[in-house]
Amino acid sequence: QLGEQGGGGGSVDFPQDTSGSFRMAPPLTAYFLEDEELESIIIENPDADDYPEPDDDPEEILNRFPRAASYQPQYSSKPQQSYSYSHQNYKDSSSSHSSSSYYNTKCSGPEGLPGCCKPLALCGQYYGTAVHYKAETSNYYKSCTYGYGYQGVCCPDIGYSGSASLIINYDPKRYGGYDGKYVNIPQYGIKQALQHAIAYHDRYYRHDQHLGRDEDDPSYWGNGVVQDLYMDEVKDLGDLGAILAIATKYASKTYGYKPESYYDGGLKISDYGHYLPAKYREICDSFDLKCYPSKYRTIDGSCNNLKYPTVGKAYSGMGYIRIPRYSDSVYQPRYGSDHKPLHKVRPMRYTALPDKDMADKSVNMLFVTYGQLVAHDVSHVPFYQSEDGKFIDCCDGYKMGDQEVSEKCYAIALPPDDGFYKSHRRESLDCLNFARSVIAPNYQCTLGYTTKLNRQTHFHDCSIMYGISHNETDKVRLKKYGMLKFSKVGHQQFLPIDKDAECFNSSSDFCFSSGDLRTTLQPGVLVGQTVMMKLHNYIAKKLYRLNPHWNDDKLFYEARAITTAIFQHITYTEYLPLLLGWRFMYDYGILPPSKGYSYDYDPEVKPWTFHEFAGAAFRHHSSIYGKIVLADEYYKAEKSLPLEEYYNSGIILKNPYNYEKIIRGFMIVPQRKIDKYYDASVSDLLLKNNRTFGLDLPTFNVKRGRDFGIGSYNDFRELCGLKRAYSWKDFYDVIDPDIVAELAKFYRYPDDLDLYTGGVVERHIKDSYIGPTWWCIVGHQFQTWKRGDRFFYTHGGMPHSFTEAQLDEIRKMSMAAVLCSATSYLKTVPTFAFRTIATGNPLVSCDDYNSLPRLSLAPWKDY
Ligand code: HEM
Ligand SMILES: [Ca+2]
Repeated sequence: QLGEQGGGGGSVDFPQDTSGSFRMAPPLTAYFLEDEELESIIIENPDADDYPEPDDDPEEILNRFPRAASYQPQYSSKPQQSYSYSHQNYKDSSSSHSSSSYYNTKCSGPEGLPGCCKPLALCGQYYGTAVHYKAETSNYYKSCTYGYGYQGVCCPDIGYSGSASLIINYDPKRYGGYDGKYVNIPQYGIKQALQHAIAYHDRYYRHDQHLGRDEDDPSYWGNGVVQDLYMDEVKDLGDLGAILAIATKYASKTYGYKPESYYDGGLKISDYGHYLPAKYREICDSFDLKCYPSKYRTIDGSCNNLKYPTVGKAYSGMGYIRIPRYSDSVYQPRYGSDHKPLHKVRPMRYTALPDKDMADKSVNMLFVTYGQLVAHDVSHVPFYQSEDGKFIDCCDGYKMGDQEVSEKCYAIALPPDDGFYKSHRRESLDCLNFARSVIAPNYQCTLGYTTKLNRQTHFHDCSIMYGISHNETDKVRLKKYGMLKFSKVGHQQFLPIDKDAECFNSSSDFCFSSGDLRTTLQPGVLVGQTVMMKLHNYIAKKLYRLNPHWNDDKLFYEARAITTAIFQHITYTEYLPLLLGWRFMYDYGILPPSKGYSYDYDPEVKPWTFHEFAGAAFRHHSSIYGKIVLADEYYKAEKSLPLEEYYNSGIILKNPYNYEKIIRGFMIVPQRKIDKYYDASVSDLLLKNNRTFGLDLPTFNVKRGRDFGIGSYNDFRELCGLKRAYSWKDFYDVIDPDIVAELAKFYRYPDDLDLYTGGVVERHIKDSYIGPTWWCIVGHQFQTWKRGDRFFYTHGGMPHSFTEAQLDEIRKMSMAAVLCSATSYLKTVPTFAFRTIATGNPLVSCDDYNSLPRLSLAPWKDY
């Protein structure tokens, strides 16, 4: 039993309250919210007018702070906010101990691991992980002293600077009948294939299905609501992708060309470009990028890998871990092993993957939300829309069992007895709209199986904050002091208020924008994006004070590099050790070194996002809890709001104090277990807002996996070291028999089981929150991004590498430290912000710079 009592009271020294504006939090009596408590908090649908705060009219706020244009930063020597610690004082003291020797006292850690003495907060990769998260772990800490006699813990040195083998070693010749032989197609054959493709595409692919249907009808708005945009870049790329797909099909029928051979590089189209209309030819030509040496990442992610400069770029195709399983080898959704369409998803979702919550008490909703931000940073796959930029209507004229009404469609059939939609007076509803994802020309513009377009930069580079093109970056930058734009809501600095931003809930004009189009998808993302922007500005301001002679560009790009490094550091030393377990990360060289550099950059590793990751293994939607809990400064829950009312809206921040309240709420609400149970807010009520029902995300996930053509669960079991299953019983090794029995009702063959469906029901790996197959794919993906991202923060020996002193400062940051730096009213945080509060995870004061260090920028001073 993870005791009722815990709290940091005993182990943390709370500083005395001096400002008078805040009382310090007393020791906690409970450190996470039990289910009953959660349910008992009044669920209020807040009427914003109830809030006593002065700025309650958005119109007024908009007028007063138009896009932050009137803002003038003040750099007085006084701390900016009277209730917060003086950064000036800290800067002085920290620069004196910024040398790496500060944490250099050697000690012998638990399990006989050698280590160095550090504050607990800097040892998340070890003490923050599941192994040590028990109430009694406080006794487990080996205390020691560091610096000028401060008490710390012996933090084992488990980082890794060498290079281990990749988790998945895939040899296509062993699978899928691919023999690696090329088939030569004569010149006129290519001409024929392309001409056929262009004609076919004009006739069928561009068929416009938008018939102006009722926007409130789920058979129309469907998944399209998620992204009400279809910029020209996507349209032309998507058309070219489709044309190349059709040409590939033609060439394989006529000349025996093997679409699979694209895995080793394919038939280059740019050599035959004169058969293509000019605009497509130009796209292919633009793939021959010229790269220039630079200290910083490019904004659009190009030229990260100098040998394959388009890999990982925004608007480029993703990679496949394994050759895809399109039913036609090129682009049609996966079929069953009997070459017939797979079973309908919605009936299975409703019985095999029902809504029911199970708490996973040691990690919290901040952990879940952080995962979503990482997901957004590395993937955003647009769906096809109609020529006039509206959702295509895949349900119009759709009959169960019939062909899709358009090649862009992959409609979701509703069974006649659907437990949810039929009970909501939608008897006639038999179809949910679902459009296919946009095909990208692959990174070499060749024939071959299709890859799907990712409009984000594939790297973990904070592109959701900075945008993916110079145009977008210009929009988010303040163009002063290297800072990003912000607006003021009450005393808070939030993201720019932007009426034109992607807020789909038209009743809400309280809308924010950032470098990503999904900023307001749900309040967690909005708050997370705000934290990121504020951290950037915190860094930029400090840099400016240190180097006032730097111009805005220099300040911006340096602050961007530092901020990105901090988030990579948090992902690899706090988030992933929890998600995956540190031991396995260590074995595969995914844990970055805790001192010095890593030297495992490998230009042969293509650092792209994999379809299998974005389309299945990282869709941790089962971990979502469907209430947004607001917690006061004592971490006491005040109220809880239904998530389904807050999609695509920024209204929750109309009361500016909700910013900290949401963050605190996230930290006390446990994540839901990643299993077959979902919260109704994402299964039947996704994007509901003021309608009476919503959409079904788990069903989207299964459909999306088939749309991506990703291999089946069985394929990845095999690649991940489990045995390929030949009978349903063979799944018992990692899936409970009763679940296997349920799944067997819906799939004709074990081989057909979707990667999403199989992965989500696996028993979890020890010390991890996911099962072995997803573990392997997620691990492989993050390994790829460490090994293959030339700008990964710990990589040494390159012209852009941080100095060792700079790296040591970046390593002082933790999620808890970021939260303290990016909020105004957060007085205390749990040491490990992704875990619920416990004796082993005490609250620390944001003012306590020894227990919760923050980076000093002294090593960036330009003398
Ligand atoms: C309330 C929270 C969330 C909502 C409402 C949400 C909603 C969605 C939606 C609507 C999609 C597009 C589905 C499709 O048609 O393919 C999506 C995709 C995705 N989600 Fe979530 N999600 C949430 C949380 C998360 C979390 C916690 C994670 C991971 C830890 C995650 C990972 C992903 C990934 C990897 C994709 C694919 C992105 C792409 O390739 O475009 N999501 N999500
Ligand atoms: Ca990115």
